[in-house]
Amino acid sequence: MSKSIEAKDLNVYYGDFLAVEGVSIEIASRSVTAFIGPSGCGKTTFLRSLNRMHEVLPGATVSGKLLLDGDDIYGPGVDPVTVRTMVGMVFQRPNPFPTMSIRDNVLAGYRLNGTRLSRAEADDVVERSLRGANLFNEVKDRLDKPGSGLSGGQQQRLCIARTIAVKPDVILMDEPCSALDPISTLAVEDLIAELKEEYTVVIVTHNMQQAARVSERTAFFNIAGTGKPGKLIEYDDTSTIFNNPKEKSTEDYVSGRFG
Ligand SMILES: Nc1ncnc2c1ncn2[C@@H]1O[C@H](COP(=O)(O)OP(=O)(O)OP(=O)(O)O)[C@@H](O)[C@H]1O
Repeated sequence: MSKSIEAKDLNVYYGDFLAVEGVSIEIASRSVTAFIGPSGCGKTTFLRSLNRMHEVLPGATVSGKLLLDGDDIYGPGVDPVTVRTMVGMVFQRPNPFPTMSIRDNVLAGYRLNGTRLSRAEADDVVERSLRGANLFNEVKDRLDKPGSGLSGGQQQRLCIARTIAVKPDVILMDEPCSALDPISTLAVEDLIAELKEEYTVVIVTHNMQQAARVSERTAFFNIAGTGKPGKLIEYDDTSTIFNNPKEKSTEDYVSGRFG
C-alpha cells in the first residue's frame, strides 16, 4: 500500500532552536517528490520528521500536524516504532549490518519487530525484496555471505531491499546516491522510478539533475541566514520548478546562482 502525506504548519525544533518553520505540503501517494535547497535549510530535518526519526535525538520536537492518509502520526498513543514501519528510510551512506548475511540484512526489520517467519516465508520475503530492489540476480548465489562484501551501490540497493521487506507505505531517502559512483547512481535512480508504482517516495538531493530525472514534484526549501529557520519556499511540478519557478530565490538556486 502507498499513502499520502500532508504536513500542516509543521515546525521542527532541536531544543529551543526552530530549525524548520511552518511547512504545509501535500504529497500524493505513488509519486516521487524531491526536496532541494541550500545546505542547512532543513531538508533532512523535515524529512526525518516524516517518520519521527528526529525524535531519537533528545530535545527534538515538532508542533503542527503530520498526516499519513489523514491519520496524525504525532497523535496521542501513536507508537513511533509503528510509524517507522509504515514510513521507511534509506540513508546517505549505505548502512547494511556488516556482519550479517545478505539474507539476514533483508530480514532485519522482521527480527527487530519480533515477527517470526517460517523458512518458506522468509525465503519469499528475501526474494521479493531483493527483486524489488533490482539486486536479486546479482546476489542470489551468495545470500549467506556478509552484506559488507557488496559494492557501495549494491549495499545501497540492499538497504532499499531491507526497507521494502517490511512493506512500508512511504520510503524516505536522504541523499541516497551521494556516496555512489555514476553507474550505481543510475541503478538506484532507475529503481526509484519503479518504486513509485507501489510506494510514496520522498528524496532529498543536492543534485539538480537527479531531482529533475526522478521526481514529479519538487519542494524548494531556503533559509534567510544562519540561525534562522528553514522554510518551504515553493512546491510545484518538477518541470515548473526547473523551468518556470514563481519565486526569484527558486530560480537563482536551480540555475546555480547560489547554494
Ligand atoms: N542534531 C542537531 N542539533 C541541533 N541542530 C541541528 C541538528 N541537526 C541539524 N541541526 C540544525 O538544523 C538546521 C537544518 O539542518 P538540516 O541538516 O536539516 O539541513 P539540510 O538542508 O538537510 O542541510 P544539508 O543539505 O547540509 O544536509 C541547521 O541549522 C542545522 O545546524
